[in-house]
Amino acid sequence: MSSPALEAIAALPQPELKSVFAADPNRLSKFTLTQGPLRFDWSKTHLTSETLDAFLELAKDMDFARWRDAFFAGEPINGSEGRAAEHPAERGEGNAESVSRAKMLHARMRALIDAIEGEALGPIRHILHIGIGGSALGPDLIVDALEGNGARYDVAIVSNVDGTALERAISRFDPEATLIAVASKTFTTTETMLNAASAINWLVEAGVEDPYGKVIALTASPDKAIEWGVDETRILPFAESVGGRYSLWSSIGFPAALALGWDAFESLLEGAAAMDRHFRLSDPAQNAPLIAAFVDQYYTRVLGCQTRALFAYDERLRLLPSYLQQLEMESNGKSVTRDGKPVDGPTAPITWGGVGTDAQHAVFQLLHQGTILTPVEFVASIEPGHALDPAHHRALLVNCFAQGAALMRGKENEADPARAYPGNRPSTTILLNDVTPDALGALIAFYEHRTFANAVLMGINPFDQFGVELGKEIAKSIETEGAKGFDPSTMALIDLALGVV
Ligand SMILES: O=P(O)(O)OC[C@H]1O[C@](O)(CO)[C@@H](O)[C@@H]1O
Repeated sequence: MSSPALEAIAALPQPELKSVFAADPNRLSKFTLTQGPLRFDWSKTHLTSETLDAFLELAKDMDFARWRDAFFAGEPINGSEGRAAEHPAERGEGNAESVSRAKMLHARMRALIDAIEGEALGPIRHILHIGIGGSALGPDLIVDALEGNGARYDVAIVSNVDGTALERAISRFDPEATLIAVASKTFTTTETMLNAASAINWLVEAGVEDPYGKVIALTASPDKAIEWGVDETRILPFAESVGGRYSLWSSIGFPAALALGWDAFESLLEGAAAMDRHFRLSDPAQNAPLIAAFVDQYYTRVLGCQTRALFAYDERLRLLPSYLQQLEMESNGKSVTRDGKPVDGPTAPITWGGVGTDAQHAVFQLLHQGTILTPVEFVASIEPGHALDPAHHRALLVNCFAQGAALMRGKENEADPARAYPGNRPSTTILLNDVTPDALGALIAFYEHRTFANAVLMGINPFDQFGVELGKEIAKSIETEGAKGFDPSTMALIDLALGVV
């Protein structure tokens, strides 16, 4: 850490979490914030009034307000790729022209959904959504979280190029009643195109009359989809300025809009739009994504924590950790600033996590007694996602709150150090009223803006992802040229295994 602002923050007194509430009777109200259906509680972190003020200064120094305005105005803030980052426009917020284009594309999506519901493509019961990364993780999260409210179709989201994934999905589907949604911003991603081709073969082999007639393309490259064989009327385009990992609000969200219904999809967008307005308009000291980014910066850049853990104490949000892994690590796992200079300290930590209470019986040992300090985030809902005995939800929430308290408090045991808990371990709690479409929209938009705020505070571009390209290039060269020219280890692996398949 060589930034003078961060060094100044590091020099501020660091409180012992055990005594923070005794030291400041107003701490809870100072470090909690309710925004729509979400309540954020940072009071069990090391944030103090002094560090908050210092971070507010850092935000000024890093021109946070100007970058935020440029982002919402649709300026090309993704400098390395020369384009804007316009996912808020999908929710109706931002540059007027982009908003009206997004609305027009949403209307097109809605019309196709109405046609499918009216059986224009025959009777459909199953949706096979094929995509990877941002073209899969978002829709998967939304459908999985909200399908309990009454999904009208059986949805399978297939991403892995490993044929086992596709085989498992299609084995439970009737080919005559399956709609295939091929989701790819570029419409060139190897995994997706191979899975899509195999899905078509499956329809052909099953004797489905017009296999391509069952395909919908969700893409920012409609020409490529046409070339591949999808009829123009079944292509749902979205704007190039919507990044892959930010695209669930666009036509990439099609399986969610179809399975959950248009009203639910719209309410997801509205929840996100409310968070957009909060992020854009509220004072920095009361701005949830920005404060969360301060906490992230404190642990990663000031204290050097290399990971952050997120536990969803709600089965409906079980896919949230893997969704956030892409959002946070693909956005902010960078080593250079916007100007291509080496960064002056660590950037994104490793995001990991799981669900409570399962994780308590697997990884919480390290969180309580291990040597690596890990800031923890709990996400829970006041309302349960089921109609079983309320004792289930009570036990879930009791455990969630107990873990936060235990991490903070710790417990001494002079007689037996193996049974002592150091405490002073930070956690944030995000409490939702319920896992409804609008609350989920607000939650995801909160994470997007927090990721952006972190990037601004570090001076990096969160909207490119060149780090994923080299592996793809090398895979292509192995496909075309085999083992030639590689190191002995890689050549031996290629010879041994690829000679067989
Ligand atoms: O939607 P596409 O173009 O198939 O890309 C899928 C994913 O691949 C990546 O480009 C990474 O390889 C992600 O950023 C993206 O979400």
